[in-house]
Amino acid sequence: MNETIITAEKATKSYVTGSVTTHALRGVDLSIEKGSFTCIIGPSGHGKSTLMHLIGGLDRPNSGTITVAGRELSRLDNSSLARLRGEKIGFVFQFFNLLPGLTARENVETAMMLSGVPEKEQAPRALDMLSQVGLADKADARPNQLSGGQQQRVAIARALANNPEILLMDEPTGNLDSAAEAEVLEILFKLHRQGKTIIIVTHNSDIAARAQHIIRVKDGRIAP
Ligand SMILES: Nc1ncnc2c1ncn2[C@@H]1O[C@H](COP(=O)(O)OP(=O)(O)OP(=O)(O)O)[C@@H](O)[C@H]1O
Repeated sequence: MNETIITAEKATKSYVTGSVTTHALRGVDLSIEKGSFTCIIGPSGHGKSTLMHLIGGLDRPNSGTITVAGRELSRLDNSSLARLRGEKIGFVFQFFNLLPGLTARENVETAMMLSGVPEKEQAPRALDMLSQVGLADKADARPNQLSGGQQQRVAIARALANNPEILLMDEPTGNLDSAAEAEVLEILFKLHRQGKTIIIVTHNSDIAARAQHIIRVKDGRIAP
């Protein structure tokens, strides 16, 4: 039997804005196998990003439980949760979120600083990560000197910096043209072959068609 790396049980999340309460997740149960390639799909505004934030420990549910790598997140205080995130999960977002004043290598190093990698190991490791995404020759370029696809590959290198088991991505190709998207996808499939657990929130049906598992979110619930 395959090992489960993430579970959600009866997870709910509501947002209160003024007098309006939005029930973004209304009771979600799921499990994701270690080493699997999963897409989370569904209509806009139905709770996909909220689900990603909960299973990534970026936000907490109002009720229910989330377990990541054997740790139930509600039992962790904020600093333990941040440590678990830093060790186990690499995040990639639609808009890259690179620091504009830093080079590609320095952007990758920022993730290592937070997790206490010794300073002299940071640069060689960042270069290794950049070469894994085919950007060894762009280590000294700043984000505005890189194409969108290259910027996203730097963001993937940064997400890999602490060798996480899980890569959690929100529309990682949503801002890319089809050639850049294909390059990023090849990297993600390579990482999957290397054993990473890949979870992608996407509207892109081509990506979903290539996933091993699909989680469909509708009206704050998992659709059958
Ligand atoms: N921080 C927030 N404060 C208030 N409401 C929020 C917040 N984040 C999300 N919502 C609401 O929760 C619901 C679910 O949003 P969510 O971002 O999870 O949807 P989504 O499926 O990821 O949408 P999209 O595909 O458009 O990104 C929406 O009605 C949204 O407006």
